Amino acid sequence: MHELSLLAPEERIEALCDALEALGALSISVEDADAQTDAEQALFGEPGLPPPREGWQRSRVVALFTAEAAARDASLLLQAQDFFAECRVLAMAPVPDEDWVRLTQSQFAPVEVTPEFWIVPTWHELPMQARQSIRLDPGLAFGTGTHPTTRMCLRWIARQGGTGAALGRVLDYGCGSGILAIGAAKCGAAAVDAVDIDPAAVETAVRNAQANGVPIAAGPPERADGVYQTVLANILATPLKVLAPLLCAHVAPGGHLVLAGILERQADELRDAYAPYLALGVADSEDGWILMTATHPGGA
Ligand SMILES: C[S@@+](CC[C@H](N)C(=O)[O-])C[C@H]1O[C@@H](n2cnc3c(N)ncnc32)[C@H](O)[C@@H]1O
Repeated sequence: MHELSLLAPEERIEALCDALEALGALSISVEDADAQTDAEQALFGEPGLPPPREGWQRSRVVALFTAEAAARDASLLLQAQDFFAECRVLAMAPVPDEDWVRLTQSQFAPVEVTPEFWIVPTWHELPMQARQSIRLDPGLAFGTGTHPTTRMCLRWIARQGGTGAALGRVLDYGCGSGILAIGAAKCGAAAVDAVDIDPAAVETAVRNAQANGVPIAAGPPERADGVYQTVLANILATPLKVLAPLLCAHVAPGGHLVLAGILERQADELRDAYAPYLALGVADSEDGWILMTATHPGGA
């Protein structure tokens, strides 16, 4: 493998990436050329929404080619194009052969939810103190337990399950890998429905549930049916606001709504969006993310 690194202004990134793809690049990444310096620029966007910008004012574009000759040809061809005028070749270098599977695996260690409840990749031994665990391999679907939003939901599930207060029938709305659904099933849920708009996530959730030996019923969002004692949704603030009436309608009298994917500064807008249905409060926080929960006022 050979890597070609280029410097490009924001307005040239799209043309450059299109050209690199046409020239056979296996992968292309765009980074802030000023990362880790005083000139570094923050660029935030929510998944599902168009990116706020194509890239940074000074972007480093790195393309991977199968061989040195392909990288060199691409470099020469690009330099002959008009749009390349404000761009520059930074470097061309071989990429050392690595055991990528091992390297990827080494980045995923067991994750502690509570001292007794762990998420453990299948290639790892269970930690001695783990009395309860979710065995999970990182796949394409979100939800390996390494993100604070997932961990906060699992902590809530473990706490709720541990108090003897029944999780009851559970809905995991936006299940990703199925990690919350599996956690709920392991913490005593009576039955678990897991839904996601992404069919690949649904497939992954089914596989992960089987691997953990717990029954969950997974499918598209229309599969959510009736009311649940516990409704979990770790998505993001914008879709959570849109989903407010739908999610609240699924909460049984006396039941719980648990929302994650919300930044601290978004607490008020979420509270306002849910106020017509349920009163949300902040129940947990980690690394700038918050967990918001509400209890349905009905029931015993
Ligand atoms: C941040 S991931 C959470 C995954 C997992 N539940 C967890 O806690 O780690 C959000 C998931 O919600 C799904 N999603 C996003 N918008 C949705 C919607 N409107 N309805 C259902 N699922 C949605 C995404 O496909 C994604 O798998």
